[in-house]
Amino acid sequence: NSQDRSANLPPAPDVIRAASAELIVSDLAASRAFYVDVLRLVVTEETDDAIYLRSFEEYLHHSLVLRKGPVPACAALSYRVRSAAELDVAQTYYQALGVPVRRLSAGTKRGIGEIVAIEDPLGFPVEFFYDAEHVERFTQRYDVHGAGAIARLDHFNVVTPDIAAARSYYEGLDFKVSEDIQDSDHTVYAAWMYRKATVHDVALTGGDGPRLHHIAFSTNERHQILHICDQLGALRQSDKIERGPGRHGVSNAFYLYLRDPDGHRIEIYTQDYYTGDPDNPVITWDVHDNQRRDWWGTPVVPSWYAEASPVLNLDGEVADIVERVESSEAALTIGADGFSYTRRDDGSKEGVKLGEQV
Ligand SMILES: O=C1C=CC(S(=O)(=O)O)=CC1(O)O
Ligand SMILES: [Fe+2]
Repeated sequence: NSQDRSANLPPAPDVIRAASAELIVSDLAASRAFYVDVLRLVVTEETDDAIYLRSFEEYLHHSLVLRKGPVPACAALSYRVRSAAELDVAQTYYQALGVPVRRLSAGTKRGIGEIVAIEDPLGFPVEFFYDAEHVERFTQRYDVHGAGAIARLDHFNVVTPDIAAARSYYEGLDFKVSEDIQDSDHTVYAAWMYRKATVHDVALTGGDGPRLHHIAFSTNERHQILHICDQLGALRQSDKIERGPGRHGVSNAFYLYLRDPDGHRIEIYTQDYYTGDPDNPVITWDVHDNQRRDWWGTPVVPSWYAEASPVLNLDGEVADIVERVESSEAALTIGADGFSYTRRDDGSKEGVKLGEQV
């Protein structure tokens, strides 16, 4: 089991937070129009083939790299570790795990120091870094924020076939579970895990993977999310809105899911909760509870379950997909009236609210 396995492993790196991501995009100008003109992320630096963006509270060089390439995909999910010394720990740990590991010298990625780049046991391209160029923190630059100000990168959501194995891997990195979704047979459909004291740095979504489900940025207030919706309406780009706005059951966050010009999913998210005490209670949701993914019972659109971005390996090739063996949440709850409930045992017609069409 994971205790036995971890007993024979060297120490794991001390991860502080999900810090940045790199997405391959087919049209840099179109992506720039979405992430800069609409979402108002700050351009730290840009070259002919890449744009380095940051959210307003970020003082490290970037929160997101958009890199021009032929196949839209996720090229890296980057975690910051607590010190430069943790890079040696990471290199030793992942070499012991027997996965591909590369040590990249400082400056290989603009604004970032040395990087330990791996293909993690779930098949994702993950980077660990500490040193990074400090740039102006725009926390109080209200002169440039705009009404939809995005404060920080909050989490990665990854699609992976075996949630129990993924949970065990992340527990090996001392991530804790805040919430999960199970059925009465204890099949796990999704789990949320954290290092920073919020609901998650990484969400594990059961499905064929490795694929990136989304990257989430947080705002400080709900009205900023509503402004982004109104702004997209005014730009006649409401088709960028895939799901929401709404209130999550899991995490309690107010949410909006957008699809960028290449179909990469971006969540804008606010008001989850503090998880920093050692005895933070885990919340387990029933996969048939119709308020688990939307607290108001609004249906989850099928594309939200079905679609996700491919990921690249360390050689820049698209990673092979492994099919999920256990049952699919979408198959259980989409269009399956009567299999979901709003009130579990009150004898009323157990089912979803009137008008559910999916
Ligand atoms: O960040 C998240 C928090 C909650 C949810 S859910 O749809 O409420 O399960 C999805 C999510 O993983 O994007
Ligand atoms: Fe999310």
